[in-house]
Amino acid sequence: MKGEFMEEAARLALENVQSGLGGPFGAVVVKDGQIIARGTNRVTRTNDPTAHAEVVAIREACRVLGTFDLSGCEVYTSCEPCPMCLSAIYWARIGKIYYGCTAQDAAAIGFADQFIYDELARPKSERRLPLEQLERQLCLRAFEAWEQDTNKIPY
Ligand SMILES: Nc1nc2[nH]cnc2c(=O)[nH]1
Repeated sequence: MKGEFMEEAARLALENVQSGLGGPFGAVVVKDGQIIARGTNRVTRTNDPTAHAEVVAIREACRVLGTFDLSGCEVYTSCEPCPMCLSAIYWARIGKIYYGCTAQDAAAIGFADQFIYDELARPKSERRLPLEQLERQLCLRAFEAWEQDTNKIPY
């Protein structure tokens, strides 16, 4: 089973390159031993830098199941998730990740996956991307409103 799910992720990745639709990445979301969603990288095709294979598969799984909570699901991805996809997987509450290539393999063909992991491991002040805090009190108003909202849907 596991091997077959990874074979499908790898097949999607290769097909995506051969069809010229995007980067060499494919992913599937599995629930109860069945593939419920597939994703391939669509960054260049859709002008969406967040359209990584894993994010595309998560969006599709959420659409199919009608929920933002993918507890009980697993993801099989042809390459170790980048930090954005890893975060999306955490946010979706997916329980396990199976991956094929590593972030270093992706770096070797020009993708920034490992660079971003390295950035995040540095103190904020030493990162390539500057972060500057502004207007905390002003922005906290929305958080206070959220805390008091009795109709909110927590996630
Ligand atoms: N895992 C993964 N890494 C990437 N790096 C650039 N695009 C992707 C993608 O779609 N998936």
